[in-house]
Parts: sequence; structure tokens; C-alpha cells
Amino acid sequence: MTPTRTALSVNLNKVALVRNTRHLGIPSVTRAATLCLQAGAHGITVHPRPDARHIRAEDVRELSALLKAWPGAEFNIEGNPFHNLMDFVRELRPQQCTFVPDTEGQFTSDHGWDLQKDAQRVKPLIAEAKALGVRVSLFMDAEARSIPLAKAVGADRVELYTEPYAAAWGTPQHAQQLRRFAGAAQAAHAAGLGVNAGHDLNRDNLPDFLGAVPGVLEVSIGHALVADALEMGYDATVRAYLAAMTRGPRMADQ
Ligand SMILES: CC(=O)[C@@H](O)[C@H](O)COP(=O)(O)O
Ligand SMILES: NCC(=O)COP(=O)(O)O
Repeated sequence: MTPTRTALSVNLNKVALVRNTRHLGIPSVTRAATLCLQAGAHGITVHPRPDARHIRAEDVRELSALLKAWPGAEFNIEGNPFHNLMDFVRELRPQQCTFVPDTEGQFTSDHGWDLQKDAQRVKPLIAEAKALGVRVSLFMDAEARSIPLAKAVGADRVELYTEPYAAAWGTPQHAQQLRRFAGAAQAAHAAGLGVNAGHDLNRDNLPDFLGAVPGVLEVSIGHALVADALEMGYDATVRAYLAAMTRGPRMADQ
């Protein structure tokens, strides 16, 4: 298989989280986006939760304007389409939206869609987003047999929920998790779906993941990347992640 060039979309939720603890507007989410894009990031992701604990509606609008003026950059808005996501999709028409089945007030995303249950509910919303010219990705657990359902409901891509891999990285379960994610990606490709991945990815666990899981088109990374940026700055951090994404696997053969 020809190696895939994986895009890095930086999730800026945690920049907004710090900003929201004062009324001073710092750190600036749009400034962070600018610095990440200048360093070579391919896009920006946000997950505006209904409780606005971090990204607020105004952030989404400002980032949309910034990204529309940035040649080639991709804006990915994540959220639950039965809560607030579709309002942003209709108003701003980002390049991509990612449907995530979170409850309101959820601590963080921790599972993918159960399409046996939700297929009929998500189908018209996927069709609506696609009619607006917005690519639709569905946040999914890495279960190979569930993945083809994402194609059946009309999605363009799946985003594999990588926390179980991240938690297993460097443990005896590492290789088994890599096989599981590789199988899910293969099932997606066989169904005609593109593959994204995200949640708890970091500089250490990325090379093995991208070395073992075929054809990942995009990773969205926020928490660990912003934590690294507190120490190294955005420019060095984004460059380090881009380098990690092209480094060969270190543990995939174990
Ligand atoms: C879908 C996903 O994995 C991310 O959106 C993640 O949930 C980030 O959200 P928080 O930054 O609110 O944890
Ligand atoms: N879709 C995953 C994402 O945007 C970032 O997740 P995390 O790196 O903050 O865990």
C-alpha cells in the first residue's frame, strides 16, 4: 500500500479552557491557531460543548473566518449533532464535521456511535451536512464489524477513538490494540470510508500507531499537544508532532 500522508489537526479546546478562567482574552485561541498553522499544522479542530466549558460559539466563528482565509487549511468541528453541532455546520460550513455521541456535560469523549441504535437518527443529519458541502466523520470504537454501518448511514470517514490504544501503549496489551485498530482501519477502507483517529494521541504513541494502522488520513490532537506547547511553545511542538508522524514505528513489530 502507498504510504498515506497523515494530516495533523490541532484541537484547541484546552487553550480556551485556560482563557475562560479570566476575562482577559488570554491565551488567545485564534493566536494559537495562527501559530500552529504557521508551524505546519494542516488544520484546526474544536469541540464546542453545550456547556461552553472551553470553546465558545464566538471562538468557532472566529476560527472559521481565520481558516477560510488560510489556503489549504481544514476546519473540523466536533460535537453531538443532536445537541449544538448542526447549528455550527449550517452557519459556518466547515470542511469537516465529526459526529460524537457525547451526553451534555460529559467529562470527555469516551465511546463511539452505536449505529445499531442510532442509524436512523443520524442518517438525515449526515445527508444534510453533506448537502452543505461538509465532509462527515463518525467517531467510532475500533470494532471492525461495526465500521461498515458508518458507510451505510452515509458517512465519508470514521474517526477511530484511540484512548484504548493510548492507555495500552507500552504495556503488554500494546500489540493487541494495534492489531485491533489496524483491523478497524482495514474494515473502513474495505467499506469505502476514510480513516481519521484521535483521543489521547501524543508524541510518544503516534509513531507506532501510524506505523501499524494503514491509511490514516488525519489525526486530531489537543490535550497532549497543548500540554507540550506549555513547555516548548506552539512552533516547536507542532514541528515535533509532525516529525513524530513521519518517524517509523518503534514498537509495532513487538
Ligand atoms: C472526540 C474527541 O475525542 C475529542 O473531542 C475530545 O473529546 C476532546 O474533548 P475535550 O477537550 O472536551 O476532552
Ligand atoms: N478528536 C480528538 C481530538 O480532537 C483531540 O483529542 P485529545 O488529543 O484532546 O484527547
